[in-house]
Amino acid sequence: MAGVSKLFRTSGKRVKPSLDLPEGLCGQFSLAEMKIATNNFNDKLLVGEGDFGRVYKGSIDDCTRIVAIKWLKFKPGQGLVFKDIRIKVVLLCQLHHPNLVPLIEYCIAEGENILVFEFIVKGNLFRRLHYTDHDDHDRLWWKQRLQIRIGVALALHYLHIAVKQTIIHGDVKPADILLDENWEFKLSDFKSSKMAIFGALRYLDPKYRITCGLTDVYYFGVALFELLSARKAIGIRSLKHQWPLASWDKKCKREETMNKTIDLYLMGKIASCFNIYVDIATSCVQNE
Ligand SMILES: Nc1ncnc2c1ncn2[C@@H]1O[C@H](COP(=O)(O)OP(=O)(O)OP(=O)(O)O)[C@@H](O)[C@H]1O
Repeated sequence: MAGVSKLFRTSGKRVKPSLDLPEGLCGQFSLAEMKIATNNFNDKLLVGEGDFGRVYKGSIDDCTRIVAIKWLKFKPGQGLVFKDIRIKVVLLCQLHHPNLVPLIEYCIAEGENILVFEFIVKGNLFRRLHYTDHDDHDRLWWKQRLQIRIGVALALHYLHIAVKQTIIHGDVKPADILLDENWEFKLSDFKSSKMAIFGALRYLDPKYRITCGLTDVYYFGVALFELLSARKAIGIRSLKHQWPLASWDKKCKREETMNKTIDLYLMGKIASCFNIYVDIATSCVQNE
């Protein structure tokens, strides 16, 4: 397991905010503090890497708090502008929902953009579904999968409806679904509208190209199928036989062979809600 670096606020003084945010909305770390927290962005503390940067495990507040430090790195063409990161920080720090990973502070300094989130200890759902060994202890029971499904739906409902500005998460996929020590799930950081189009293409709603609108609903449906089948969204057989998981499951549904698609570990263990689950997942990936 990656070690944790320590961050001590020696002066006790807060850094002058570089974003023009409403008073008291969100605090800011200096780059020096971030370097201490991550032992100078040490690879040993690297937790994961996405299209938009790297996530490190660090420690703040005299080593009393472990955090996930997301060091944003943008490739040419991804075009993050200052306004984007400001919008993102403003939105993130106003979100309060048990199924969303909370932003703690940010750091924008010397050309670097860093977001500091609560650290979610049990890792992401993608890893849990596809890379666990065959130890039953690590497997997700059906009830846990139902809870995850409900949690994702509640988090999306909150983002879509319950906050002032509707927020499209833009990348609802198992790698963004994190599990905490109580097996509760939290949806990680959304992509801002500018970033959303760079979300994982295999989860991208085909309608997007036509309507230029992203729908989290389609992503949610694909994630539900992945949760049910423990198969990756794109088949892992030869290229010739690859097809999107959602279409494949739609085909199975049509042919009433859905039970052949489920994770072998769940065989004989699904006590309730199977039909409703499949109906919801299928509705989410409808073309109309
Ligand atoms: N708050 C967190 N706590 C613990 N681990 C996290 C946290 N946030 C992210 N991670 C881990 O870091 C990995 C990389 O996260 P990140 O959000 O940068 O990329 P991604 O969503 O996996 O990929 P992409 O951004 O390309 O869609 C995640 O898969 C997750 O395992």
